[in-house]
Amino acid sequence: MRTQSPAAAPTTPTAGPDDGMTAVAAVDLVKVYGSGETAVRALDGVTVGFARAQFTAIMGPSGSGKSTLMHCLAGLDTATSGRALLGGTDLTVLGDKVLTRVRRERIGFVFQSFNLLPQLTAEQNITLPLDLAGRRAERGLLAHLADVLGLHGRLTHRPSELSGGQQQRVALARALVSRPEVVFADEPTGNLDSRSGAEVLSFLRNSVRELGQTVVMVTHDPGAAAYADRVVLLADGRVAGDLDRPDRAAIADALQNLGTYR
Ligand SMILES: Nc1ncnc2c1ncn2[C@@H]1O[C@H](COP(=O)(O)OP(=O)(O)OP(=O)(O)O)[C@@H](O)[C@H]1O
Repeated sequence: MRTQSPAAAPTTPTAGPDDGMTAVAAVDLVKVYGSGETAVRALDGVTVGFARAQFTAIMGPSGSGKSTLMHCLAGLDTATSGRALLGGTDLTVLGDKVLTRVRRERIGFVFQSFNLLPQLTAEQNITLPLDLAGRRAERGLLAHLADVLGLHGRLTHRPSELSGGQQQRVALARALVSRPEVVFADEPTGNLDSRSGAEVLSFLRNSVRELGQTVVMVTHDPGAAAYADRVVLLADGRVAGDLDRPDRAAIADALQNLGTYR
C-alpha cells in the first residue's frame, strides 16, 4: 500500500481538472457540520483527483467522510472551504439553480436505495433526467444499455414490478444514458444479493472500459472495491491511502492497517 499525507495525494491535485485527464477533484476540501463544541470536521483538507475513464472506489471506516466527500463533489452538499471541481467548474461557487442543472446534465447518480419514481415505468425513469433537461435520449445508447443490462421486456414495468437487481439496473441505465462526466455510486450493491451485486459491479467496470465512463463509488465491501482501478482510503476526514489496481486481499489488508476491517 502507498500511504501518504493529503498534501501528496496521487492524481495531479495541483494541476486540477483542467489538465484534461481529471474528471473530478477535491482541493483542500473541508466540511464542518455544526458549530462550537458539537462541530464535526467531516472533511479535514482532502485533496484528491479522479481520472477520466477510471473506476475509483472510496473506502474507509464508518464516519471517515466518504459520503460527505462524494456529496460535496456531486454538488449535493456545500463545503465549508476548499474547492470541488467538475471538469473546469468549481461547484463551491455556484448558486442552487446552476448547481441543479450541473447535477442533472453532467453527473449520474446510483444510490443504495435505487431512488426510482414508483409511478413511472422503467423507461420513463431512465429518461427522466434528460426529459427534465429538455434533451432527447440517444435511442442507440438507450437500446445498448437496455441490452447489456438485460432490461428488454422490462422497460414498460413499474419499479414495484421489478426485482431489486432489476431496479438497480434501471438506475444504472438512468445514470449513464446522458453520458455524464462522472457517475457517483453510493454503496450501489448494499441492498442486493451477491449475484445481482456482481452484475452491477461488472456493468460499472465495463462502462469504464467500453464507454470510457468515469465512475467514483463509495463502498464498505473489499470485494466490490476490487472491481475498481484504484482505491482511495479515507480516515478521519483525510486521505489515508491510495491503492493501484488492488485485489480483494490487498484492500482488506489496507483496511486492517487502518484498524477498521472486521
Ligand atoms: N448532516 C450531518 N450533521 C452532522 N454531522 C454529520 C452529518 N453528516 C455526517 N456527519 C458526520 O460527519 C462525519 C463523516 O460522515 P460521513 O457520513 O461522511 O462518513 P462515512 O465515511 O460516509 O460513514 P459511513 O461509512 O458510516 O456511511 C461523521 O462523524 C458523521 O457523524
